[in-house]
Amino acid sequence: MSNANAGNNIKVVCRFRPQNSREIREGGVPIINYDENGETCRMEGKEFQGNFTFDRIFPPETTQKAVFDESIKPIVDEVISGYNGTVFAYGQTGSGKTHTMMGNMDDDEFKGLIPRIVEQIFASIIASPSTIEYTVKVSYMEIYMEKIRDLLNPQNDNLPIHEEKNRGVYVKGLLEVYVSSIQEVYEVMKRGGSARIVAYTNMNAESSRSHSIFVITVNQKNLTDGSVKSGKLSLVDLAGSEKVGKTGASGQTLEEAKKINKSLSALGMVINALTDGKSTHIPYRDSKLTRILQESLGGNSRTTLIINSSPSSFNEAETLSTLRFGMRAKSIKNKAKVNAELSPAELKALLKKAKSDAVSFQQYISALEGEVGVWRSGGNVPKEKWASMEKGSNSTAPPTPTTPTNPTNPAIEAAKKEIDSRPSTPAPILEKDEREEFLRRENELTDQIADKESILANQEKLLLEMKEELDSYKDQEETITRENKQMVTELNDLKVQLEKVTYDNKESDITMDSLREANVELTNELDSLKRSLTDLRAAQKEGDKEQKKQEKMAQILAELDPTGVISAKEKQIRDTVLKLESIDSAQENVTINIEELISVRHELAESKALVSTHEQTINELHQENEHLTRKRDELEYRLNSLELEYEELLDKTIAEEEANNNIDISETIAELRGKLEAQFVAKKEVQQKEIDELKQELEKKNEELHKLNSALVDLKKANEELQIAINEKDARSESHKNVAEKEKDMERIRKTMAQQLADFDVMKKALMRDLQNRCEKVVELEISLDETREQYNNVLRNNNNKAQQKKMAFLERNLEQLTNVQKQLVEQNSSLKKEVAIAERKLLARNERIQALEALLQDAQEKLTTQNQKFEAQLQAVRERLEQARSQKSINSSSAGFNFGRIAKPIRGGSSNGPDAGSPINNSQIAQVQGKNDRRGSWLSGFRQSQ
Ligand SMILES: Nc1ncnc2c1ncn2[C@@H]1O[C@H](COP(=O)(O)OP(=O)(O)OP(=O)(O)O)[C@@H](O)[C@H]1O
Repeated sequence: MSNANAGNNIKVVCRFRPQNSREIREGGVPIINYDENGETCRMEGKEFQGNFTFDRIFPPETTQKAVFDESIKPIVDEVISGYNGTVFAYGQTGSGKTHTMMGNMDDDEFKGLIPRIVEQIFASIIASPSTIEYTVKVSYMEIYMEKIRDLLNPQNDNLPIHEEKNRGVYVKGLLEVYVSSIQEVYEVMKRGGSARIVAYTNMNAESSRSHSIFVITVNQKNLTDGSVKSGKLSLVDLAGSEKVGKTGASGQTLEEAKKINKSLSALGMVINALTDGKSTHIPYRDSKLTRILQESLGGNSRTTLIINSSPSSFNEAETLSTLRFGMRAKSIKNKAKVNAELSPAELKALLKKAKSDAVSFQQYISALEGEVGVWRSGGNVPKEKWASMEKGSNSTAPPTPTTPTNPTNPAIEAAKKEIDSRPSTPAPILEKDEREEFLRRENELTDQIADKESILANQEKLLLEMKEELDSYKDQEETITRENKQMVTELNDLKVQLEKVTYDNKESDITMDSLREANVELTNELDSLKRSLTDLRAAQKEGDKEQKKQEKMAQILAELDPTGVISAKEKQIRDTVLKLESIDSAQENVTINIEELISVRHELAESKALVSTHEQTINELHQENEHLTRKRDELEYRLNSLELEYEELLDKTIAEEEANNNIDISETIAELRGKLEAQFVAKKEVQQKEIDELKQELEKKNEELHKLNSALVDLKKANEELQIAINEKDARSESHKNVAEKEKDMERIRKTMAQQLADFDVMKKALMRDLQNRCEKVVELEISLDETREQYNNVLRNNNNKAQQKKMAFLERNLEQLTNVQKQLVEQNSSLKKEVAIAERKLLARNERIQALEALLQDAQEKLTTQNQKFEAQLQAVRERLEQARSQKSINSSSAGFNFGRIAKPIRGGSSNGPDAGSPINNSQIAQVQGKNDRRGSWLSGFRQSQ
């Protein structure tokens, strides 16, 4: 292997993007001024003002093509020439790293550096002579949370870093895909890009949370001399170097940010150590990023660092730190060399040279040994005779010992250079074998660490899964317990409710019984009251009636015979009859004057006429009585109808009152009162009329009676006169001649008189009876009239006494309500009984459900325990299987995902044999790349618009 070492600084270019909408919104203004030379810019910030000089500065309006042409294009040629190359993009989040590196692959104008590099590589291959055969392979990885993840085989998410003497630092197990066309590379890039981890931050909606490294390795073989060269280009898109606060990162993103910052600060430390000129230790191993980029930083690589910045005052601090980082990196010196294997001719020449070198070394060694022998034997060798390489084998004198730190032998020099060409692991100076051994051991240990880390990650994952499962079980258990508790509570509630219902039921029973009793008592009381009322009324009526009747009778009788004329007359007549009888008994001593007899007869006739007149009067009275009876009947009938009307009216009023509780009672009362008063006045008028008529009749009767009385007085007078005449007749009786005849006549008269008297007596008795009856009837009529009046008064009173009426109505309503309450209670009781039955049934059902649930719970718990045990037992087996499956899957998927990638596809230089022979790489070809990469396209268009 030949080395073509050349010390060269890292090339640092700086690209500013335009201000984005957020910066404009926040009032940011551009604070960068660009020098015309394209290498210097001046920052006019609040905190800092000063110049920065880089290899190239790209202002915001610079196109993707310009950035490529002026900064990266040369590196591609170098890679084709067999150099290692690295392109970094560094900057705060949202500063345009991904835009610069990847851009929009499907857009000719906006595609980034990587697509252009790929095109350039293939273009260079096509342009090279056909004697050179190329193989191109690509790999794509990301470092996320200090773990290397293969983006082309994302299951491999913790790959170890190895270091070997010949290969240098590399990622073990990273999938390398052979590609033979731009399309294939694009496909790989898209595939890998879609697997990248991005997240939303305040600064960038699709912020790359990882450092991504896309590696293109170009191997070439010169078919004429058999020499081989290989160039490797690493394209690194770093994660944002921002302040956590500004990005708004939190949680997982915050943890990420810390780790990203760790890698970036390690990168800073490495750059510091490489550039301060004093550090003997370069801390490559402090992070995976610096370890992988070991050869790009101070090693065998042509390195270009693109620092992306914002020109806005809003991001002044970040821009300043980015620019300072770039300035420091600028002074790093790399020692790039061509990775070439010599052709056989070159090797033969080298062998020849090595052989001659070996001879001269042999001679030198023997000269040195001779000199050592002299020194050891206590001799002294003069300085001019000391053995040296220049003297070579010609020198006979013992060679002069040389210091190991200053070797002059070119072979040793070459060997040392080879080792030094790579940035060595910081360690005490070791023997070559020891170093190799250590590297080997380190690699083994790294593998083990990676394995352990993977196992740990798997275990953590499993643990997490198990925790989740456990949590879900716990949740289930909690839910079941909660349900159980709820059910128990419900059950208790139901029990309480049941007890309450039972208690209420009992209480209602008791209340019902008491109400029933009260009802019965009230009914009895009401009955007794009614009875007593009726009794009282009857008693009062009867008593009043009797009393009134008697009084009235006495009055009437007194009115009929106020002076006792009739009785006196009767008595007189009786006396006369008795006298006549006594005269009869005295027989012969009595002589009756005929004239006197005639007058007596005349008087008798008169008496008869009087009697007949009385009879007539009595008949008239009878008729009148009948008339009165009829009237009374009529009155009774009207009274009854009035009562009925009143009752109806009362009922109606109560009903109305009940129905319209809201109607003003006073109005109803007034209305009712008005009606009743009108009715009463009408009836009273009728009654009054009738009473007046009756009074008139009574007056008439009184007049008639008066007449009768006067007639009786006349009769009395006549009787007196008769008495006088009889007395006179007694005095003259002795002088009468025909006593016998007289006696006979007298006897006849006496008999007739007695007969007439008896008749009169009977008639009188009958008349008296009749009169008494009539009087009784009149009295009764009067009483009934009074009663009617009283009833009217009562009606009036009742009407007036609304309170009493209301009370009655209230009592009736109460009674009704009580009956209703009783009914309701009965209904309630029955419904309660039904509810109790339902509740009991529900309770039973719930009990059953609870029991079933408890059984289920127990089952579940038992199952959980057995499952846990089983799970523990199966865990190991599952892990093993998982591992197996993963490795199998990774093999399958890598072969399935990139069926074109596992086999090397040699590409010949020249247009006839190239990967896209006859189809130079052009835009239309690129446009054929499957699938549109719209990543950030929308932002981009918005961005362009905002510009
Ligand atoms: N020079 C530019 N011209 C036009 N648009 C740009 C430029 N640089 C960046 N952008 C736009 O700014 C947005 C953010 O850019 P980008 O994603 O490249 O930032 P980033 O540095 O990769 O961020 P992160 O570190 O979060 O991944 C993108 O939408 C991109 O299109």
